[in-house]
Amino acid sequence: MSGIPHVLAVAGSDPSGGAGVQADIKSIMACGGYGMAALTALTAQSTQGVSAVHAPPTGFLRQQLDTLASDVRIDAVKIGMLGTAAAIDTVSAWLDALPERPPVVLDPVMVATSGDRLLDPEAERALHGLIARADVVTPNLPELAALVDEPVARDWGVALRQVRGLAARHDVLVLAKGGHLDGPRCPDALVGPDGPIATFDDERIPTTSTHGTGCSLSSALATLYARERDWPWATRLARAWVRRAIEAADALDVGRPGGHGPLHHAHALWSGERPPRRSAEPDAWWEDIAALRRELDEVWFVRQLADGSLDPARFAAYLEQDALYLGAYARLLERASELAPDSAESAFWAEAARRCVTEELALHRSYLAPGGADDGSSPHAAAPSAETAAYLAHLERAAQAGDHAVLVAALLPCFWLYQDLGARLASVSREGHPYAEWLDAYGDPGFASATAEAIAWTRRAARAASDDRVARMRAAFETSCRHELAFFAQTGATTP
Ligand SMILES: Nc1ncnc2c1ncn2[C@@H]1O[C@H](COP(=O)(O)OP(=O)(O)O)[C@@H](O)[C@H]1O
Ligand SMILES: Cc1ncc(COP(=O)(O)OP(=O)(O)O)c(N)n1
Repeated sequence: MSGIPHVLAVAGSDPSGGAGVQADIKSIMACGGYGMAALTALTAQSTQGVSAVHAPPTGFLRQQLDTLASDVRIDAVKIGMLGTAAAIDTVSAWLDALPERPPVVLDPVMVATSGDRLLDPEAERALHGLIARADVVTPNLPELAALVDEPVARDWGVALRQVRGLAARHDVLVLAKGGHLDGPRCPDALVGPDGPIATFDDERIPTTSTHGTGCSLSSALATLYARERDWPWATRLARAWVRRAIEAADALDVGRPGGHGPLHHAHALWSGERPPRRSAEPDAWWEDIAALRRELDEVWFVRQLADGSLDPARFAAYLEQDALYLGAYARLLERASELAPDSAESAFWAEAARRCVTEELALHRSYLAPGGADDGSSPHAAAPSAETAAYLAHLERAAQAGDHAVLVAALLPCFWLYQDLGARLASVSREGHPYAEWLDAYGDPGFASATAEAIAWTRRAARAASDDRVARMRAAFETSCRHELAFFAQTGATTP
């Protein structure tokens, strides 16, 4: 493959260019794909509404699809307006006949923003057969309600329940879209049979230029999935791109007042930006653990540490475990230093190991045994908890494998999560706070710059690594993040 995915839109025509295949082709191109289109229907349509629909014979639709597939590789399919049950069945049969089915995003178009019907009411049942052949379905709230045969959801909780029912019924991913909710927020969620796998929550953009948002989002999603091969990531990128296209819509002046104008599909292209891409490792891993980071903020221990109400005995228990952890962590940093590919990086990990013992362990000592010996030993002889032992075992395994890139990825969360959390905790530090010295240490600019350097070395390792090794780095990073969460949660497992 050339790197430019071939994306086919199977959809109707909107001569005003805001929705339908016109929006699909613009979106596919803007998101870095080569756009193709097989027409299911012609509409007479403007920003004010739809005045007529003409559906060509389904035999002709099938001929378009077969002719194309016999020549061109298809990397993803976006399906939009189908109009009739016969067109739905035609597309289903064509998908079944393909030797290998490409990823399919189905936008089950039923009614336009203007309120005009774009699918025969009796065809709604036939849609279920096509949904079962799709990878992701993107109904808006009225479409979702029709598909689950319930009233239109007016709050997000009801929408999520409906979406999960649809996902479970057909074993597909369903993108719940909040565009039709009232209120200042515009949430979306990618939901599978077991519940949400990615959630998004942004402010609603105050505009009437929302004609074709669903078409544009689903085409962007198909294109970005064909490139990134990851549904949550493709959804994140597609949503971000659509939002900016809505924000930029006022630069266009299409249609008379009172209608719904189009999005500005070329907003980024015309300012010279490249199509949306997933950020490079390890930044992408960091974005992937956003939910875990939010969970960390909610851990009972962290909240009480921040507000100063934490029982000193519990803090001491945490410090004992942390001291044990840091003693071992310092040795693993030394191992990273030995494995580093050059002297500059080697010096960084060696210095990090030294600081771990002389500064961080010394701070523990000052809390646990004020005035005690400063000989680098662990300040307390507690036994490691199950959580501490599990975390260290994971790091030891990474070190023993002798793969420098995987080891530094496993070591990184201890820098990054602490620095990130520490920056927030430092902002609540004040004179008289019982844990001020602790909070200040993790908000220390020196620790922030060491964290930035650890990220940079890991980034360099990831750039040089094969896909397989990057996957192992990512797994090591994520596992360490889960251990970090368990480590914090252990002291707060039972609330007083
Ligand atoms: N006013 C708005 N501000 C921000 N995002 C919006 C707005 N309207 C729609 N969206 C987003 O556009 C996408 C399409 O949503 P929606 O309008 O519900 O679908 P449809 O166009 O199929 O009716 C979703 O990601 C939704 O969150
Ligand atoms: C030809 C055609 N296809 C689909 C739609 C509906 O577009 P959608 O993106 O769902 O956006 P709204 O128009 O509902 O905002 C259409 N109008 N025409």
